[in-house]
Amino acid sequence: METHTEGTLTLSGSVIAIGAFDGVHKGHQEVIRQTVRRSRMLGVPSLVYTFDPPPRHYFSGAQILTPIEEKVSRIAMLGVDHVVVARFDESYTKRSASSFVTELARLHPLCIHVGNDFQFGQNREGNVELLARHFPVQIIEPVHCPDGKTISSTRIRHLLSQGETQKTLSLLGWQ
Ligand SMILES: Cc1cc2nc3c(=O)[nH]c(=O)nc-3n(C[C@H](O)[C@H](O)[C@H](O)COP(=O)(O)O)c2cc1C
Ligand SMILES: Nc1ncnc2c1ncn2[C@@H]1O[C@H](COP(=O)(O)OP(=O)(O)OP(=O)(O)O)[C@@H](O)[C@H]1O
Repeated sequence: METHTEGTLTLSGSVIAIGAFDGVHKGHQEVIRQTVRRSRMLGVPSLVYTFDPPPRHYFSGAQILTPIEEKVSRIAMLGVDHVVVARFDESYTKRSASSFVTELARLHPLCIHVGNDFQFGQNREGNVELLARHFPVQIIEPVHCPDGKTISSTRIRHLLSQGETQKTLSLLGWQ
């Protein structure tokens, strides 16, 4: 897998997943596996576009579940061809939604996989509707755990703070 910084890569076709992916938990794994599967079907490279640190850490100090090296190595294990790691700092957060769309356009995505609540750009001005005006977008159905709750990095951080190590490991799905 090749690792890139934001804005440095051009591709003539791709299938992309975008998100913080902190922990690369079972829900993230499903998103990324679907991305890899579709890219192989279409004969173009798969790409994960992620952020370091996770936006929720930058804005609210949330605990980081996987340092960037670990996150990139888990993404590589899922068979992804390219990862873009955007340095999430003050100047990055001030980028407009349209500047982000322009960067994605250089990757010529045949499909972008995101959750239905995906937002991007300064003050979260961009949403799935805007993204879908520019690119084909696939909305990912949420992956639940056996008790019916949606798996999320936030939930895993909460379980960790409660000392629920076994449950945490099972939602992360890497043991
Ligand atoms: C170019 C860019 C600028 C962003 N600026 C902000 C911002 O000003 N405020 C904010 O809360 N989130 C901002 N975000 C973060 C997004 O709201 C979101 O957390 C990120 O796209 C990751 O999606 P996910 O949380 O679904 O993984 C920005 C994202 C991008 C790509
Ligand atoms: N349980 C899940 N099932 C399917 N897709 C998911 C799941 N959790 C996250 N995703 C998707 O993975 C991508 C990255 O999500 P993100 O990094 O925001 O995860 P998260 O676990 O929801 O994080 P947080 O709790 O910090 O908001 C998004 O497109 C999101 O919709």
